Amino acid sequence: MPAPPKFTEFIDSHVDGFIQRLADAVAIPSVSGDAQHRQDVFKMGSWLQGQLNSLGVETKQVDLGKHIMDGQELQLPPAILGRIGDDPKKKTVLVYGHYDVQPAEKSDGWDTEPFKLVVDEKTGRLIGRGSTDDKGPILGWLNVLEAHKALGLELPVNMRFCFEGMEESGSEGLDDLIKSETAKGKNGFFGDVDCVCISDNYWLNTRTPCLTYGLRGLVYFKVTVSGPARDLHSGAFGRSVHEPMTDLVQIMSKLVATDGTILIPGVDDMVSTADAEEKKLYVTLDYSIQDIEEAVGAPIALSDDKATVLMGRMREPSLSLHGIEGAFYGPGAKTVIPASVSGKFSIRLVPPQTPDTVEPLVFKYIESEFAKLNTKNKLKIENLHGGKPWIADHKHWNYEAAKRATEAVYKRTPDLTREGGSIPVTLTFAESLGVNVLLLPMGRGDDGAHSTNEKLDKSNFVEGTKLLGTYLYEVAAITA
Ligand SMILES: C[C@H](N)C(=O)N[C@@H](Cc1c[nH]cn1)C(=O)O
Ligand SMILES: [Zn+2]
Ligand SMILES: [Zn+2]
Repeated sequence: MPAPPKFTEFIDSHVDGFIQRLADAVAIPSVSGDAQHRQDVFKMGSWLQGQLNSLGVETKQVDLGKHIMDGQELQLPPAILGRIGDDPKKKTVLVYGHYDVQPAEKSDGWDTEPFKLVVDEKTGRLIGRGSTDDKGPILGWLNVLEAHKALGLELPVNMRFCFEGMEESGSEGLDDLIKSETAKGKNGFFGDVDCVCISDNYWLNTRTPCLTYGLRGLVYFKVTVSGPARDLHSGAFGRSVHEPMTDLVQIMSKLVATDGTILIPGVDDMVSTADAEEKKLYVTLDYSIQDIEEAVGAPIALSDDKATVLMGRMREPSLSLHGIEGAFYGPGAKTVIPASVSGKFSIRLVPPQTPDTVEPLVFKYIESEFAKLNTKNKLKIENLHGGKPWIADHKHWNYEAAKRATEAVYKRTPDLTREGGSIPVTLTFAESLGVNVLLLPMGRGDDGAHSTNEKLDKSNFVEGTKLLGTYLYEVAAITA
């Protein structure tokens, strides 16, 4: 059953307030990967908890302990748990999201200040860090709650909320919380959950809503090469000592080929080759090479064949080089030999790969290649964090409810996709709770999550809010 008309009418008539709340959320630079912003992540969690409380949700903050990041011991941001509704006749839907964001500096190439939401009336874009990943979708749930509270409407389901502040940094601590709560059985916080809905990914393109039934896993490495006791003058010591940067660049150049082939022996071989039957799944998706070129802003797709490009994103592992910590960057022409440099790269995993099965291959290969350099510098390899890949049963009633909601709001049948990104906790929810997990995206494939000028289209924020609310009504209808 579609949501009551007064719900969707309320959404349409309160857009300015919703956008202001999003601006307030974006203004808090809750960057979990930067120790200097840790207090901002806590501030964002408290802000979100206050919003939930004001909308009738009973909440609690759960301390997840401490962790070491970049050599510092830091308090992990709390999980924010919430509950509204305890009607045994209703299904209970768990909503997950994350209130932390990726780093962003104006100097990265943003046209506007990343933590000041800009409403571009010409394009209808809401531009700011976290607008689509993941503050927009979280606030979409707040909009749904606000509409029901203001209209005196009873929610069609019971709801549970689990929001974390470390998703962009590996979701440290959350697995343990979920497992400890599920160990309490029916008395645990998640004890009565019937299904999970996560809105933390994106459409494939700019026009086709989708339901996502798979995520790639991830394992993130830091490779440090060090030698000198301090940075050196390259005039005084160039070609006199082994240089860490020279060694590191050699190693990083041997991890992945230009065509995306992973050069670490055994990694690609863990994954079966798609047969003709499976390839049809990708051919039928509403996607084109033009879509990816528009999303990335350049004609650099690895192939002209859309199925190949989609399989590369959805069902093949990938290795990406992210950066070199300690290397000189910025204006000027510093002639330094850095004493220690750390290369960072990650591998996206697909079944049957896991962080534990891939890590030994990475260590063995890098150590072997480093030995071949015959350098006197030192090597250190660290696995910073990871998560397993996840695939769901998209024939479950949870997906049927989302399909009907999409047809009610967007007047078209959603595509079924697998996401190339990762949400580490997804498999934990599926395995620990033993329930179906649905990814129901709000934003578009060109939103630029993690990138400069990240945006969420106003129409996707508004219609996506209606979608989230309508999904709840469809869950109630299907399971009545
Ligand atoms: C897909 C989701 N919105 C997201 O961006 N997830 C991150 C997760 C992550 C893990 N370590 C660092 N980031 C991603 O897929 O990069
Ligand atoms: Zn996200
Ligand atoms: Zn993200």
